[in-house]
Amino acid sequence: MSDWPQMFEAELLRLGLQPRRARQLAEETTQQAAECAGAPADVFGPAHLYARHLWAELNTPADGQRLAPGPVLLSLEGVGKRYRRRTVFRDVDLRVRGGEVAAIVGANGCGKSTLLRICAGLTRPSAGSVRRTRRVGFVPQDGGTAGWLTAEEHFTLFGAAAGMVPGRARSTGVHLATKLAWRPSRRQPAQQLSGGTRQKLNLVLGELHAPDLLLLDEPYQGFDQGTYLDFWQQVFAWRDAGRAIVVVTHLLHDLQNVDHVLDLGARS
Ligand SMILES: Nc1ncnc2c1ncn2[C@@H]1O[C@H](COP(=O)(O)OP(=O)(O)OP(=O)(O)O)[C@@H](O)[C@H]1O
Repeated sequence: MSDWPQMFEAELLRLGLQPRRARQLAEETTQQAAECAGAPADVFGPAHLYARHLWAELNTPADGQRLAPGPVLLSLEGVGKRYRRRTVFRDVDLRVRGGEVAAIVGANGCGKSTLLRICAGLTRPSAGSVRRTRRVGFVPQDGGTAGWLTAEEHFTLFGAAAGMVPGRARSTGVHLATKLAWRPSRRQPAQQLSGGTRQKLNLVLGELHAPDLLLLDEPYQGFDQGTYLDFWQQVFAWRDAGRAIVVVTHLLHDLQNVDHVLDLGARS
């Protein structure tokens, strides 16, 4: 029997967690690994790193205790986009601070995805200026995954691009997946995942390197109702941890708790 749970618990104690809570987390984590049919070290990576990851998460503010907004992490001023002679939108201003959520809404074709790609630095604006923090996570509407790679291989590959060692990338990926009620299989390639689960993989990849600014393009397509609610809980947890989030959506009932609503359709 591996001493992973003991090392995990010892690291949590060393970080200052209450003994009972540390024991409980060690048991829960061992149970989660068993449900993924793997040893904890394979599923979550090195015990001390995973303990630190959980510790950081436990120390983010609880629901309902919103921090004052932080620094501006995304700023658009007078942004416009034309394709040849066709103006898609013009004069868009948006400022999003750490601890805030913005929604971009509007009818099909009004330019929501184009604007989000401009926010990410993937498409050039025709006019205006964009300033953003360096640590950006972008979750596209579709695509973004390689069909023949498993979820864990995606975690390792995307993690490596962000300078993460493989064990850390895998443990972070598996941990983020469990928050979306998904236990990644170790053998199933992405092309065999359902559409909703592939979208969860996309979301986890966007968050893997702990970006300050998350840009999400209708990321919940194919989610069932429970997962949809988990997704919004996750958005508000990111917000409460001081991140800035921009979500493209066409579902107006998403909007009651967001800080900024940019209606591109109303502008054209
Ligand atoms: N690379 C491109 N070249 C030319 N036109 C483009 C290009 N990309 C997008 N467009 C056009 O820009 C407009 C806005 O597209 P975009 O995908 O941003 O809209 P959207 O609001 O996200 O749409 P949807 O709600 O359907 O996802 C559309 O008319 C689209 O055809």
